Amino acid sequence: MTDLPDHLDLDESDVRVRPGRRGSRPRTKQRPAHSDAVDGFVTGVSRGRYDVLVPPPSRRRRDVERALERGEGETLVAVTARELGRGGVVVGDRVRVVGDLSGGRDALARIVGVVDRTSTLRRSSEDSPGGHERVLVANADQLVVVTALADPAPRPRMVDRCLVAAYDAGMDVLLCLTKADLASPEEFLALYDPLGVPAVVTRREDGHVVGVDELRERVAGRVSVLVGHSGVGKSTLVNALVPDAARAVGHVNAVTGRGRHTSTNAVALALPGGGWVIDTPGVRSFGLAHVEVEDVIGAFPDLAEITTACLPLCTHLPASPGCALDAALAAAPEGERAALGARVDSLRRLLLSRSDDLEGPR
Ligand SMILES: Nc1nc2c(ncn2[C@@H]2O[C@H](COP(=O)(O)OP(=O)(O)OP(=O)(O)O)[C@@H](O)[C@H]2O)c(=O)[nH]1
Repeated sequence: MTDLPDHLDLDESDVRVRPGRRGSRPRTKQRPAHSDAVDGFVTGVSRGRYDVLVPPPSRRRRDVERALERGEGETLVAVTARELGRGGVVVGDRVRVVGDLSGGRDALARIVGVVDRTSTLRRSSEDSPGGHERVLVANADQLVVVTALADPAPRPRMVDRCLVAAYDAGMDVLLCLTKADLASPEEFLALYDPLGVPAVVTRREDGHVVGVDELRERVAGRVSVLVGHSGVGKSTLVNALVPDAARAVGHVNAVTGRGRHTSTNAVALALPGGGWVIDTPGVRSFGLAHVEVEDVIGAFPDLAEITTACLPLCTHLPASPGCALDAALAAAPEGERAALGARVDSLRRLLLSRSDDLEGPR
């Protein structure tokens, strides 16, 4: 009689997960149980079912990265192995899947592992400061904050909060100011100039949206999360960037978000030239109670350097006694004081938007 190796009897219930801040990586008692697992990219999550893009069979061993970056392959429906827990897999996650990979109507694949994340965009639950937080999107490298210059009026406070969330996640930020045909962008741009945040300005002209080309260049080949209030023109931009987005997500119209306004489920849409935009229909801002002061200051290396001279518990806010930022301002040469002052003010504005959350429910 031939002795079969034990590992052939293993399945995903044998996966051992080691959780951690930077995601979880599956540990199997004996790895060969999932030697047939293929790499995938999570594009959507709904009621415990995950849309997972897997490369075409010919590219599952080689060239996987390129296929997933370009959105090539087939989107499967998958569930997660029990050990991965609830909420353990989010849009943007790189996963390993096994099971029925045929993609047929009733086919169900199974996610057995999550690859270490390069970034996690998180939000605290807004009614429990300092409490529960959850990951919204994994592995994104850019947060595109979409805000209208008029109709609806811009909300710097919301933009500030998005910036803090992005810095916490280690993501780049891009401001996208829409509806410049209704109001000038100058004032708003000046507000963010000291922070060095890049901005793209779009406007409607003769029925077309001008400025989308620059946005397209800035999202090309990257994984960008789009966030913005209802009515700012986010859908218009997503439509321009991903012309067949509605088709790609089937019967649910992820572009307009119609019928899913109360949902905060993110949806990843492949850009025609490579890269992804992740639309976040119900996400308008971020609970920031989980964010550490250092994570915000870390995004401003010049100011971070100055704050090394502060007392250990310095909040760096305006009334903070002996804050080295104030000393640096007082000592700054006349010609540099205004620019440094603007930058310090901007940083303090961001720190304030975070400390608001620590004080109690809003
Ligand atoms: N004047 C002007 N109107 C615009 C511009 N971009 C979009 N709009 C209009 O603004 C309105 C809202 O645009 P949407 O793209 O639906 O905005 P949204 O942010 O996706 O809003 P929801 O669908 O409610 O989430 C629509 O009537 C658009 O035609 C622009 O650049 N200028």
